[in-house]
Amino acid sequence: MKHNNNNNSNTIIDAHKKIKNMEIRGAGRIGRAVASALKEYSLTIQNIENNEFKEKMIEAGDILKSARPTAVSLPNAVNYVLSGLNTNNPKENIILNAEEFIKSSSEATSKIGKIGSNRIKDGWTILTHCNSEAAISVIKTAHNSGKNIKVICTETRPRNQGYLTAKALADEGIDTTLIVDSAVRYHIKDVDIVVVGADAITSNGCLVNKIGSSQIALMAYERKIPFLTAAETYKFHPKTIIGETIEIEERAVGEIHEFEEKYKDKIKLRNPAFDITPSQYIDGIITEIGIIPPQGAWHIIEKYFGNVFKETL
Ligand SMILES: O=C(COP(=O)(O)O)[C@H](O)[C@H](O)COP(=O)(O)O
Repeated sequence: MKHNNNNNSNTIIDAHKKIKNMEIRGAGRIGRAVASALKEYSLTIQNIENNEFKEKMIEAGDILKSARPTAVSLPNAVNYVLSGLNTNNPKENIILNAEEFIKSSSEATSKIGKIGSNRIKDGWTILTHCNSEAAISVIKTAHNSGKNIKVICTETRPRNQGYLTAKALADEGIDTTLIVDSAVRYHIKDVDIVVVGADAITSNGCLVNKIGSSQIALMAYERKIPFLTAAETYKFHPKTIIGETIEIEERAVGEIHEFEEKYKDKIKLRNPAFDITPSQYIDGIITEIGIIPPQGAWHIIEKYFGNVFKETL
């Protein structure tokens, strides 16, 4: 499918491209985008046997999964939708699963908002990093419930997603300050709680999120400020329970800096997009089913992704 121009496959190629170039970004949005692309693609496939339909859908799922390596919402959404292939009405069930995923993902974000906002007290200053729908939901819900809050957003170099967060919060009338990433320790004395999103949670309760999250967690730990991550249950990484590790995406170095010709071969650049925050620095994972301690991650994976054991052991 990768190399042909078949109209039917355009939906998948297009979604893959938009995720890869970050036109669609953020773990939740990526999950919903792939669910929607698979639904749309399945509708374009007509008059073929179930076996062939299955093959095409698996191929589409594999292409989507290859768009970005770190956010587990991507393979989790693909696998959830494609579980409809193992039924007597694969197309019908693919469509139902895709719609169900999209609806439950949106509902989870607002439930996380309600639950997480209970942790925020009137008068508090919240620090957030990058641009997370789930973390923003917590902040907006606290604000909408009448709490007088302030938010500090990190710029989140190199792609400046923090600016998106700052604009979204300022549009709500929230007192918002944007700072450069290296100013977190300078400002941490004013912060009461840190809330960030998640690209993946491992079975031992570590957080994989935007590069810089782990530095912030360390600073929060040093100041005894709670550090929470907002993560829908589909952000838990099922295969970490059987020992798989998570690939940290390295993006194009041109995102960081373009050197003059003279230095191109003299200065190396690295651009890892995510980092890992060890569980000991995390005070809680705000999910749609409640705030769990990082030690509870195993149970979430076992509850929601138990089939991983059956398939692999
Ligand atoms: O790290 C990022 C986005 O990284 P990128 O911009 O590289 O995709 C976000 O914190 C998580 O994806 C959670 O976001 P959400 O809560 O919206 O799922």
